[in-house]
Amino acid sequence: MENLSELREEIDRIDREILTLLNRRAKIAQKVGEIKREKGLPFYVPGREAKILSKLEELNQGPLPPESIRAIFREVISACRALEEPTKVAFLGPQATFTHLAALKHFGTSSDLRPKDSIDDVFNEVEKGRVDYGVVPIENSIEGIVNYTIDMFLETDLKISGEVFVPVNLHLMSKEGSLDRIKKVYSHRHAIAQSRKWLSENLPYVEVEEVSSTARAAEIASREPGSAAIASEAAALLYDLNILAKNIQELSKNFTRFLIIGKSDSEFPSGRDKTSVMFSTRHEAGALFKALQPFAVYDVNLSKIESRPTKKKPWEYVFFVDIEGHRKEERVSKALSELERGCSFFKILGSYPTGFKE
Ligand SMILES: O=C(O)C(=O)C[C@]1(C(=O)O)C=C[C@@H](O)C=C1
Repeated sequence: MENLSELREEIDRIDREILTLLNRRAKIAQKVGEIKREKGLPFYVPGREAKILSKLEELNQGPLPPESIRAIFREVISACRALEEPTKVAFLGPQATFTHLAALKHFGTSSDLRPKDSIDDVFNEVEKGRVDYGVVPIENSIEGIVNYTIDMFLETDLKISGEVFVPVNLHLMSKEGSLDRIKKVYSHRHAIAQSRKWLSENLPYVEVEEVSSTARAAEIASREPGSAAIASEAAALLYDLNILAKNIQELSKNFTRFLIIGKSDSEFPSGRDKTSVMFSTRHEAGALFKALQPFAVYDVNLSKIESRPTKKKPWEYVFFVDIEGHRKEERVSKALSELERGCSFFKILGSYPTGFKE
């Protein structure tokens, strides 16, 4: 058997090699950054980043699992991008919300992440150019769509340049050391709904109060004796709370999907893309059926359809559709042109790399 100190020396040698290589990579990224600055090109290129990650995943022989490879290289790219120009990102705050986790997962820790009080504020910051991108929740696998976000696309011209899935693992946390000391529980409406069964079995007589976010609940629990919050592990760390019960949500596979919004979408296909569009049909029989027919004709898979009132005329709707593929792929572009011809209103919200569910 090999000896422990020899193995550690070997690790030290490898780390030095990795360090040299990382800095070589960073210097090249700086040169790329200079060219981009000269030509006025965007520093953040989501399609290129997604392609790098999927290529590495393909090459990976293990034992590191693909999700570790993605997490490591996301950070490497984030650090290189920050040397070119730190990416400014507004997210629905406060710190330690699931949206904050989504922003970190997508842009990495070397980005300039700024918490905002509302979804409205996030859209505003991006529109006014005070940040480069925004991160907002769009749907939860149990609770469904976030209407507020979807409606914002009716009011602004912002585009979607990415999506992120974050697993929602909810924990009960408190300054107290045991469940029998808990008199009140705080959390966000969705988190309470998802933990209802656990609460009725374990804390049936305890008062439950809704607050604006899971992170805000954790902040309250950090200063109110006898209280607890349902929130993420990141919130427990930030507010120094004890986790009294782990994974109290009803389904173990619960994800929230977030969108990355910006002034443009992800222009270059990554090979694993999605496109979001919104449209209204004319008021006639079979209009929606006819509108969607081009997707079947050109073999474009529709992954989601959602309808929302236009808020202009009662009973008039706008449809939000997600399809597989990039708008620059021929069959997608043909299907979209045909859809547009049959619509009274049509807008491409953007093409972007498909997010990973992990
Ligand atoms: O290829 C580029 O355009 C780069 O700027 C390099 C790099 C990277 O580190 O790989 C960094 C930022 C971009 O979003 C994409 C990739």
